[in-house]
Amino acid sequence: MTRSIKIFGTFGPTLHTREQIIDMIELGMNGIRLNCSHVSLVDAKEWIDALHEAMEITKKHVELVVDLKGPEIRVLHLKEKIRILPGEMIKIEETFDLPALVKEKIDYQDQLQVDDGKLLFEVKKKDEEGILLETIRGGTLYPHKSVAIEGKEIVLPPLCQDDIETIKHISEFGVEGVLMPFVRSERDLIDLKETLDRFQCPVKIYGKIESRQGVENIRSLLPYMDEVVIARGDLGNAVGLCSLPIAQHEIETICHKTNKPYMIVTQLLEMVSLKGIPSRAEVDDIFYAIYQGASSIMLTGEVANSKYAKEAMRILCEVSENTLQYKYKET
Ligand SMILES: Nc1ncnc2c1ncn2[C@@H]1O[C@H](COP(=O)(O)OP(=O)(O)O)[C@@H](O)[C@H]1O
Ligand SMILES: C=C(OP(=O)(O)O)C(=O)O
Repeated sequence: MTRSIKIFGTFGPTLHTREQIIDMIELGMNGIRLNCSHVSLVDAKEWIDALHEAMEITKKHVELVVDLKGPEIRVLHLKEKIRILPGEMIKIEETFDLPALVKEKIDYQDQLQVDDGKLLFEVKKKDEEGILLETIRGGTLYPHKSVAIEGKEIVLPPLCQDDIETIKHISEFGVEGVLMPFVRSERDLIDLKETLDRFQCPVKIYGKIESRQGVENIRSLLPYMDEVVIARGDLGNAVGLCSLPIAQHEIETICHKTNKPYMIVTQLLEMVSLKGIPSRAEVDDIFYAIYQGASSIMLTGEVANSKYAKEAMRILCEVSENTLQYKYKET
């Protein structure tokens, strides 16, 4: 049993300056993720320099991890956020675009989940003129958001060309871990390991479990990863929100039995982003995550893009500390 927990933040518009990073380190953040779906490692050089300066000033170490693009499917050709209202009709390639394979696979009446299902569209027409969607659940759509077709699996190679570029620069930027998105089979992780070895990058491998296949194959995947990431955003899309707690519990149980470290991520403190205070359910979620044995926990949008970024980290660190003190006083 570990008596400490790794607390990760995510780089983004509200977490990248030296001062912002120092604030987070002082609150207790000891890991940070760069999501390469939004920015390349090379383009994030200033942010990473700021991280190294912050470590130097605070004399504290922060583990830098990169989250690869992997086979994840995202919204294309959207430069700025847009507001989409329920009932609004959207023509693909006009308002935004989708990867070719998604356009090929999507059919009449399919449900298209965007941004982990925050926005939902139904296909009303697909013909030689294009694809027409009706907005079922509207909201603000930001660039590069995740896309999934309910009930359909779209198979892409595990690493894209941008991922190879990222891996080439890992050593030069002091990256210590790589998050592999949408791990489905051992082959995905073997490919990643071979690529890391080819560029002599002895980094930790974090496998993100965020598909049905990932959950089904979890036992055979474990030997190929150092830590499991229970990526509840996309996993919630894949298994359905009402089954997400069961999927999380299944993964946790296997990790406990095999002594495999695991991280819990996504919407830990979503209400803090919206209102500045957490819900009771959120602080409970963090307590149980840590009490039951998560080795790491990660904030995403709550710190990457929120006016309450510091508050979110403060709450996460305080609940974590309280939980660890309680847990080890008991034993
Ligand atoms: N490098 C970045 N540049 C701009 N915005 C970012 C960056 N990284 C993250 N964000 C923003 O922070 C939020 C949460 O980050 P993350 O969880 O990594 O993304 P996502 O939910 O799209 O997978 C998103 O709103 C995203 O737009
Ligand atoms: C952390 C997750 O991945 P991403 O930020 O790439 O959507 C997730 O799906 O929970």
